[in-house]
Amino acid sequence: MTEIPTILKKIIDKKWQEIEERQETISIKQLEERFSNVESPRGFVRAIEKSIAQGRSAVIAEIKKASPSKGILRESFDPEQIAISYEQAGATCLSVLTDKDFFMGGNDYLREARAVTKLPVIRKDFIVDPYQVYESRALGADCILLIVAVLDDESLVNLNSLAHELGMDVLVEVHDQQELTRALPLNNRLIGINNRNLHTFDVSLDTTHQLLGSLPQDVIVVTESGIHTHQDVAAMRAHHVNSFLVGEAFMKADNPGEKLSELFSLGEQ
Ligand SMILES: O=P(O)(O)OC[C@@H](O)[C@@H](O)c1c[nH]c2ccccc12
Repeated sequence: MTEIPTILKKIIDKKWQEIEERQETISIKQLEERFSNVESPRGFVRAIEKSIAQGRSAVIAEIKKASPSKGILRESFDPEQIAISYEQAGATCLSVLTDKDFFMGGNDYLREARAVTKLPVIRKDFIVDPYQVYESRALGADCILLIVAVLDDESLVNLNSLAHELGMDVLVEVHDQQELTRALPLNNRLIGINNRNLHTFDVSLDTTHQLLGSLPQDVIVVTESGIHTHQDVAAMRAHHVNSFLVGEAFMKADNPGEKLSELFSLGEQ
């Protein structure tokens, strides 16, 4: 983890506080008791594999109201309506921001979005402690995000194993060669390459292109952030990157689902 007091550091400091507070309200044991009340995970990786096998782009369509770099992205924010419009436009999965303090997200948004579609959902948050993995499962998340930049090797391995034990998939996110080298020993099927540098917020799609050569054949690459145009999509597909995590471009559009159709032309499945 970085020593530099970037926004990322601020987010993580706040996250530890949040975890402490939540643990005082609901214990891990109580979270486990909730597992039986939520549907079993929907197979996030499986859905992506299926789309790719059909020769389609696998779009993980994101539901986020705001971001620290861009502020409020969408004033009229109805997670259920957005989720439905994404599903109709042919999204493969949903991504829901659950961080309150920096992204104006919430756990309820994940529950609501998941309840109105059949799509697998990734919980988008800053996961640093096992408590949050239990919480994710209790919420009904099908997949969690693990950001290599904020985890040491031991936590990365432990959180990854715990998520799998609880039946969820994991999207491990990297931004550079060094992080990728730490992610590969996990042997996960999915690796996310974030085109946004979480320390500076600079976005460059070259990040994905540069790291591609270091990935084994059997890994499915998800290119994350900064996808806005047909050309962006085409340039990725030309390099056999067929999985996309897109937020801002959809959130800023009047109709997020329509924007998805326009960028990816997937049609209703
Ligand atoms: O809105 P964009 O540029 O399309 O990016 C989506 C997604 O990649 C981004 O929200 C994201 C990627 N990794 C994260 C980690 C935490 C919070 C957010 C993210």
